[in-house]
Amino acid sequence: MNQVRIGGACLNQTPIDWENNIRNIKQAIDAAKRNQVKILCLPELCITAYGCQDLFLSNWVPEEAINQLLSLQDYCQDITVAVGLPIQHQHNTYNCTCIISNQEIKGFYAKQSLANDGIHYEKRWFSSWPRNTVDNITIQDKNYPIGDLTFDIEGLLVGIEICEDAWRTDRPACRLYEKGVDLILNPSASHFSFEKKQLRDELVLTSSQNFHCHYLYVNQLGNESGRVIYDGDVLLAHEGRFLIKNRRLTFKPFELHFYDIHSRQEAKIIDDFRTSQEEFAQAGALALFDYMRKTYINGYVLSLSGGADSSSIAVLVAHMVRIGIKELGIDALAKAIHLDSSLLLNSDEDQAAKQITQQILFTAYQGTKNSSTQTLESAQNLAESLGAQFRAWTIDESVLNAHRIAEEAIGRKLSWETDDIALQNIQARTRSPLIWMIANLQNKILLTTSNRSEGDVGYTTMDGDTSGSLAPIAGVDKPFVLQWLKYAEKELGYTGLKYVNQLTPTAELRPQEYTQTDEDDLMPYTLMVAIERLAIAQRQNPVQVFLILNKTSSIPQETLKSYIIKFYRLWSINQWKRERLAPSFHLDDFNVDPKTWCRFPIITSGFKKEIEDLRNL
Ligand SMILES: Nc1ncnc2c1ncn2[C@@H]1O[C@H](COP(=O)(O)OP(=O)(O)OC[C@H]2O[C@@H]([n+]3cccc(C(=O)O)c3)[C@H](O)[C@@H]2O)[C@@H](O)[C@H]1O
Ligand SMILES: Nc1ncnc2c1ncn2[C@@H]1O[C@H](COP(=O)(O)OP(=O)(O)OP(=O)(O)O)[C@@H](O)[C@H]1O
Ligand SMILES: NC(=O)CC[C@H](N)C(=O)O
Repeated sequence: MNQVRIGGACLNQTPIDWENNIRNIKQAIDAAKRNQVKILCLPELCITAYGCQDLFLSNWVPEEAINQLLSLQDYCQDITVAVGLPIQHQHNTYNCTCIISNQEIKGFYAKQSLANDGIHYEKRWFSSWPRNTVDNITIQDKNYPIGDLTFDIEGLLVGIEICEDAWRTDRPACRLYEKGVDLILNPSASHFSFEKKQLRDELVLTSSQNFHCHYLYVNQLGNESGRVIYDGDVLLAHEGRFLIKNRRLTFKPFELHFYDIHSRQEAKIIDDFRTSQEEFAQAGALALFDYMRKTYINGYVLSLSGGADSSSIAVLVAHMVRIGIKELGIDALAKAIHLDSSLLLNSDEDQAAKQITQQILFTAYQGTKNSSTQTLESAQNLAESLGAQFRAWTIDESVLNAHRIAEEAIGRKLSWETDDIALQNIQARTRSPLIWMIANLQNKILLTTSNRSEGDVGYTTMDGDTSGSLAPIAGVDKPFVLQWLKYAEKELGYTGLKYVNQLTPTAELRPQEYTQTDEDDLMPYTLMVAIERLAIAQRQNPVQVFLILNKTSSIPQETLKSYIIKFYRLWSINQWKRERLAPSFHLDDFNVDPKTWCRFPIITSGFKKEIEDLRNL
């Protein structure tokens, strides 16, 4: 068997950023050529980026993608490159991988199974290619084969599956195996979610074993277009054994890995993130890094309460800087996020991290007479330990002014007994214009601290603490945030979290004599997470949720019922809020964001019959 050096490069692409995308592709090809790689696989739809959404419905995007493809042709001297782009053919658009071999286009493999579950909506944009079918396509007066193709490259018979193709039981690899392929390439755009890498690893290993071939899997990388993060896996396996396995979620714009197949070369395995907590730190930081550099903003602004949610976000931003320095170096990080690195004093990595954090993260504690000194100290200590800018002011005067005007308008006095929620909300809303103003003044993005549990039940003031244009933790539930903060203090060394980790989650919106806690207002968080998983992720109705939880829960039946009813009631009346939350990252295997994973009507019966059924059980 031929010894051939094959490689894969993950790429951090951006929708229709042709300059960036082609630069990354060319740099990956250059690196591959420098290392005598003979076959290079690049991720799915890497010319346009995967997440172009309805731009794929236009004519001009596929047309421009062809122009860009042709500009790459001459670049592929002495190398074969698999490069992804949309192709229009006979009034349909296909998700294709083009094989360019030594400056010649050999043909286009077209995806057969489209990803249409969870956060994927490929059927809106693409047609699936019928299996065992090949056609001809004319591009600038030249004919090329398109469809269910295999390719002879470097003495190897090479087949392709594009991402979702491989996640089905009846998959192209079954037929490629019958054809006796030596190598299957899988260009992918497989989104990040916690511990999903195990599925991918398993897929690649079993594919190489079941189809007796070398299986090369190459994923897209980074926060490509705002919400979805790609892991950037490069995986090569043979006969159920990894030959290449990289560390995912790099901050680099591309990363090449290669291996000489049919050689006795040692496998190239790099240690990767193991737990969801490790993954959250890296994926969250990378998502914020890409968001910042791709939107050209000056950084982030955060209303820092010293509580769990806002503190976790402050740490993520600081962590972004710390990892950025580790992976790219001080100068390259500063350049990537458009900072003038000459402003950084000669300093070691820790000091540089603080100086950069100081430039890009502005935090403010906005106290009221209901705030405690513990939260103020917690916020201040954390901000200082991270190097972030920190200011503290009070908003009581503005809140009182609002009270006075409202009392006059409705012709009566306000009181906590009669006006509890309105009096809470005005505090959260009074913080919003001030912190937005800082964001405007500094051209920074206001981060909103909504988490998924709040999103479930609308436990948040719209246009108050929901204010902001990016919600970094809205994809995770509150217990996860609380656990992660402990991990970040102990394992990542963010010792400034000591105070945060001692506090009980509270909105601090009622006068202190009312002692408010989130769990008293709602229900125990762990129970809420269990109900959420069954009701939303597993789509069970109230009775079904009760029957499952009642088997293991020690909560009295009537109390359990009342919590389940509360959850469904709050879930249904708060869809409008979820529709209005800032964009967030997809992190867990499901989310409650109506734009990606979870579509739900704004007006419903509110589960009237289903709740009645539970009451009568
Ligand atoms: N279906 C629908 N479609 C469109 N709009 C709808 C609507 N239903 C109500 N509304 C509107 O929504 C308003 C109610 O929403 P909103 O004003 O946000 O307020 P609301 O949801 O009534 O109350 C906010 C809740 O969040 C809690 N909170 C607030 C702030 C911070 C924290 C914390 O944990 O730190 C907790 C607070 O304790 C309270 O339980 C109504 O006055 C009405 O105008
Ligand atoms: N005193 C405050 N100063 C600045 N921002 C505040 C203050 N109180 C609340 N906020 C803002 O409102 C958001 C919502 O409060 P919430 O209580 O849900 O979160 P948290 O305080 O970060 O965490 P926890 O719920 O664990 O206390 C905060 O994350 C913060 O952005
Ligand atoms: N791009 C795709 O086809 C992605 C689908 C696949 N199920 C994944 O999430 O990895």
